[in-house]
Amino acid sequence: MHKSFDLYFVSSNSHKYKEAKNILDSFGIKLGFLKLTLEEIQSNSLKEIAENKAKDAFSKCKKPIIIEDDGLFIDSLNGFPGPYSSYVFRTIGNNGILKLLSSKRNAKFVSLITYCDKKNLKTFDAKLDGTISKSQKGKGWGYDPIFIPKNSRKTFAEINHKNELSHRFKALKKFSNWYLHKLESNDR
Ligand SMILES: O=P(O)(O)OP(=O)(O)OP(=O)(O)OC[C@H]1O[C@@H](n2cnc3c(O)ncnc32)[C@H](O)[C@@H]1O
Repeated sequence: MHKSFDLYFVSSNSHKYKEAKNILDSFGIKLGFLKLTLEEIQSNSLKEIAENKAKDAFSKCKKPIIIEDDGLFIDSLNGFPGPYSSYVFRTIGNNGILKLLSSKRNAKFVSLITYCDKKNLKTFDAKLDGTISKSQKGKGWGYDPIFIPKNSRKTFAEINHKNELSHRFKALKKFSNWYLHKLESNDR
């Protein structure tokens, strides 16, 4: 029989789940996984996309859930691929991005975690500044081989402490502060 959880991560991307699970484990929160492709509206607002995804996830799962919506924003491309990061990764990929860039390589990773249950819809966001490398380095998923976090010389794919500093870690830390407080006040 499947183990049941108080909180589920709903996503089509198991890399995101694995990282979120490790991070939340470190805050004492157990996280289940529901692998689903969610409705993703087209919008320039990550918050609107995330909240829409969360409502869709809750209506399918009927249990408290979180979803995550991310974007890689490259300064010299006016924030591209931003809300279109998933589509751009699937189409032109990391090599396509590298071909678009010249000397200015500043970028940021943004993560939005949205929690949804019967009563609450709440979003927590965080960003991590960095730069885009000149070539792909290290073995990692998504944009990890080309994203160098601030104060590092290595890409996300080359470092082993990504989960202690990533955009995902920062957004999940905000979420867990709120969530643990909510659980405590429900117990009172
Ligand atoms: O089903 P969902 O949860 O929506 O999964 P997704 O892979 O479509 O997820 P997003 O839209 O949130 O992600 C946008 C893109 O950014 C990439 N991405 C997000 N976080 C990343 C990370 O920590 N490292 C590397 N790439 C990342 C990811 O591969 C996607 O192509």
